[in-house]
Amino acid sequence: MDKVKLMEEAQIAREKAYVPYSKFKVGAALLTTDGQVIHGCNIENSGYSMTNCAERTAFFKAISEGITEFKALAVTGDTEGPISPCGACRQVMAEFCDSDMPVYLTNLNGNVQETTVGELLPGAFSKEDLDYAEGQQ
Ligand SMILES: O=c1ccn([C@H]2C[C@H](O)[C@@H](CO)O2)c(=O)[nH]1
Ligand SMILES: [Zn+2]
Repeated sequence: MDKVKLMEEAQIAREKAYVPYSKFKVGAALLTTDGQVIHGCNIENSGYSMTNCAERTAFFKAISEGITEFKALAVTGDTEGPISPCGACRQVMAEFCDSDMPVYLTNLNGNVQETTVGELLPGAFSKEDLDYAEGQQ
């Protein structure tokens, strides 16, 4: 699966977005190490804070199906430049992916920013921080 195809998968995932409030559709395509592509879309709620972003939808779908190893992520939305994932999604990426995992951020105009999970959230809080505290007890 090349990055162009993965970004096309994110466009397809975007069509399923449930966005009656923002009307801002986002799509994500998460490539697993065994070659599966997991789609995610944003899912809003009349209680606005219950909204789930496209990226986290993809991760939570995968994890809940027992899929835990990932190779790449593509995200797209109707932004002027490549879409920028929110802080919550960056933290979730940091939980489940190696810091050098590629992330392809794109938009409807075909702008692409190739980055990594580590670049998106340098200094992420992690399991190691909790393990340290545990060892101090
Ligand atoms: O990277 C992003 C940025 C925003 N959103 C969603 C959340 C909300 O439904 C809408 C506006 O913030 O876009 C995502 O799904 N992913
Ligand atoms: Zn998000």
